[in-house]
Amino acid sequence: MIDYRGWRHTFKLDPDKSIDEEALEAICESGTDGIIVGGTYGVTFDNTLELMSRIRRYAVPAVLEISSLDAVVPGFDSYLIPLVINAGDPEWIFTPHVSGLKTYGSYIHWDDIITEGYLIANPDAGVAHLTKARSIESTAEAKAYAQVATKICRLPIVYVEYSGAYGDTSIVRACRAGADEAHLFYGGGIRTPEQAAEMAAIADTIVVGNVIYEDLQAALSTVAAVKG
Ligand SMILES: CC(C)=CCC/C(C)=C/CC/C(C)=C/CC/C(C)=C/CC/C(C)=C/CC/C(C)=C/CC/C(C)=C/COP(=O)(O)OP(=O)(O)O
Ligand SMILES: O=P(O)(O)OC[C@@H](O)CO
Ligand SMILES: [Mg+2]
Repeated sequence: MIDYRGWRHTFKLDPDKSIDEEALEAICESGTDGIIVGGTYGVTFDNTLELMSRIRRYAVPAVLEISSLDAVVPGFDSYLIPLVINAGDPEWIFTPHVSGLKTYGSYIHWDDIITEGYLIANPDAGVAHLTKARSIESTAEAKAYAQVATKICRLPIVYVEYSGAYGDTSIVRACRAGADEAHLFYGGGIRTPEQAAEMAAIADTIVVGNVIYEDLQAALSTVAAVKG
């Protein structure tokens, strides 16, 4: 298993989006700690395999965040399995996981599996619509959700997901408090070194996604802000 606990910065690459070779090299050689491959929609076996094969030319660790059972591709260093702790649609809580275990049960190397307690905090994100995520009404509620993940479900990671929007630092701080010793990922809307540094001061690991496809130089500038 990769040791994500030492990760401070990651890039998330979406198999459903195109990235040219030069940009991919810049991302993989940027000094980031790891690449997460994942997305909410349009993730297929073929586009995931293609992206993984291209990332594999570089030494950077690569993990697959599984969002579709049709796109489980062998060859990643580890597999992140999200459990959406504020899913409003019960079908998203365990149904895909049961299907996954029925389909892949005997092929699973459990040492390569990392579970994430996913707290979806941006109601406008695609994943919020998909899972009918319950809105987070207060910092006390955010902290309680993080505690559900870590103290009740004993998950090793809390992932505060603001995908597409920069988060509310008071909510992220409340999750930090609730997560206690568990590892805290923050992702969403990071576009500047200042934002990267601000969220990295609260979370253990920050995740930078969409800006890669909109402003590559801005994306790259987030690495030094966290690791420089
Ligand atoms: C042969 C081999 C390699 C075997 C491996 C075995 C293995 C690992 C098997 C898996 C077993 C298993 C338990 C599988 C469960 C799979 C599954 C489908 C779980 C459901 C996960 C889930 C709740 C998904 C919902 C969506 C979600 C949380 C996605 C996370 C990623 C995310 C939010 C990305 C951001 O998306 P993006 O597209 O960037 O969004 P924006 O539009 O906002 O930018
Ligand atoms: O794409 P952005 O908004 O940077 O969010 C990163 C990541 O948390 C998405 O799952
Ligand atoms: Mg995205």
